[in-house]
Amino acid sequence: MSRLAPLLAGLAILALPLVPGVPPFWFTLLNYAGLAAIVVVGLVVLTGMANIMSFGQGMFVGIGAYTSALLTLHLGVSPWLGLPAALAVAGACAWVVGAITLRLSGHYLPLGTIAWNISFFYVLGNSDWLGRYDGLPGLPPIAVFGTPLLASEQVFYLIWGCVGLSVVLTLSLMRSRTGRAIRALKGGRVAAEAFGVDTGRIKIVAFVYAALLAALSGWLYAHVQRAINPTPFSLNASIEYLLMAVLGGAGSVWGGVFGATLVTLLKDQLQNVLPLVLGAEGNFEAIVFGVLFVLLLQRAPDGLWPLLTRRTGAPPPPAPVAAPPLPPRRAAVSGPLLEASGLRKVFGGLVAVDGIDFSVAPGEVVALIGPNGAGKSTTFNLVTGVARLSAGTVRLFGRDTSALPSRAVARLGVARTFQHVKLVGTMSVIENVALGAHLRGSAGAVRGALGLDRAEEAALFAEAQRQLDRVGLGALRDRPAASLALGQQRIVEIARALCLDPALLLLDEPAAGLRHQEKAALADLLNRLRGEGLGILLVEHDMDFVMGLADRLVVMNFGAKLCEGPPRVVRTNPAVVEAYLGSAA
Ligand SMILES: Nc1ncnc2c1ncn2[C@@H]1O[C@H](COP(=O)(O)OP(=O)(O)OP(=O)(O)O)[C@@H](O)[C@H]1O
Repeated sequence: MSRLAPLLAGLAILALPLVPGVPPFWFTLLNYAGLAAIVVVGLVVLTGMANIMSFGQGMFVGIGAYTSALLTLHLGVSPWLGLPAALAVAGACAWVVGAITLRLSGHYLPLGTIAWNISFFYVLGNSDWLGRYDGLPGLPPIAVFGTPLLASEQVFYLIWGCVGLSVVLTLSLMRSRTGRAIRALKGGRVAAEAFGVDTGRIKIVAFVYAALLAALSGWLYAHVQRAINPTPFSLNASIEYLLMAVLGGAGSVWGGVFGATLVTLLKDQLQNVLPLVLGAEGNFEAIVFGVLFVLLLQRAPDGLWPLLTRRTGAPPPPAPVAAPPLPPRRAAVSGPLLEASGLRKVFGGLVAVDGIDFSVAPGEVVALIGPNGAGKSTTFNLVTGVARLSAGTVRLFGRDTSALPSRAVARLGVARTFQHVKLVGTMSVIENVALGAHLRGSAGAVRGALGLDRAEEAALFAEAQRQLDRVGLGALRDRPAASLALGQQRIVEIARALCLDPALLLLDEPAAGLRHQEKAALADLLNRLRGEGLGILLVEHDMDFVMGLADRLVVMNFGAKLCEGPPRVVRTNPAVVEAYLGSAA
């Protein structure tokens, strides 16, 4: 399906009122679909992009609806003034709820959102000032140029205009620096933090954004229905929003709109048809949806939209454009880049790293080698702030960084790759690389959503392209990262690390999975980087690669340092030959 398809579908919907004889009920139904679509677009950001499963969107719809309802009823203000209030209250509540709940992980996070939604429902139902379960009737309609929008056909354009606005803002946000940081959460917290993303904060940004869209839908609902009660904001409604997102395709904004429309229309049709087929009244559509959901999860876990359009749903990366180079981050460093002294890490009863000392100077390649389980990757994690030290000190660029989190270490000019590649498979290669330049940009969510970040984005992507070309993978820029061979993914990680403009580069098994020529090209690149004054610390099992490249080797065994020295000395050390090289040969 072409990229024009969503546009054509949108135009078809907008042209509907011009078709004579369309029953008003169809507008009512499409209005409900549009109201749901706005919420689901936010849920796509939260669930599909940020990997945060929320069963609580109904609550934010309700907060938007009740805020505007109370203001318009009690203060007599226009619904248009109710809108900013609804957004402000929902945004503030989402910030507080998010700050508390997003600390939870695994199953506890969705359970937390369920708890919030249930509590909210009972607060609404038991509060006199909120009308208890009867709710608040008599809300004023939204008026445009003095004309109140009362009929379904009249609010149709307003609702679908808001759907369009939500889609445009969300696509723009997802393409931006903040959007990349949100989508990077899918690759795991550790990789995102390693490039300076404050993952705790970015999760809250995604949570608040989804809540704002939910509140917009709630505001529209309140003044279109002109009466509200707790039922449309219950846990059931939240589950239905999630069903719409998953059914349409939680990884795609258009999938969310499609899912919301499909479920709303299907639900209505099933409510008509099922009693005729089964000969009884009842909530049978819930059973049909349950079965459909299970089948879908088995057959099309990414939802129907990618199945229909053969697209991943991720926004395409921008086309290459010329942009001035980013200013360098690196200041000239004298003295050692890294000084590790007495590093120790204990996991329960296991001493993984036991009193290791070493250093890396500018323009030096130091290799950590040793048998499997010797503690090399753990040492990397200690140096980069991913793991907390049990004892010892890490000094980077002369500063004690032992207690710094990894995003602060990245900010100092330390970039790394991972033993187990941590790219976002659904993101294009160039977007993954551009994440490495996160700290070299400054645009936030608002600038991103409004598209006011284009010049900065062009510069970040030009830098990402430069680094991709440097490692020889420039031609693969638009491919989804997951479609690359593992060896190529490792090289993409190096390009991402170089995008940070580091002074110290840590490479965890960079040559694993590379062919002979690719290893030679990698060695050539690392030699050039050394020539530029970069310090490189690498963990590698390929001894030919290491011996030909490293200035100094640090050999580890059972967490402790076995010996240290230039390759020719280490190679002939009897203890090293016995513990590692002998068996590796
Ligand atoms: N998070 C953790 N919890 C418990 N034990 C851990 C953890 N991480 C590493 N270990 C243990 O610490 C020891 C050192 O592991 P590490 O991954 O650092 O070794 P390595 O030298 O990098 O090995 P390899 O070459 O196989 O990657 C191993 O025994 C490992 O099982």
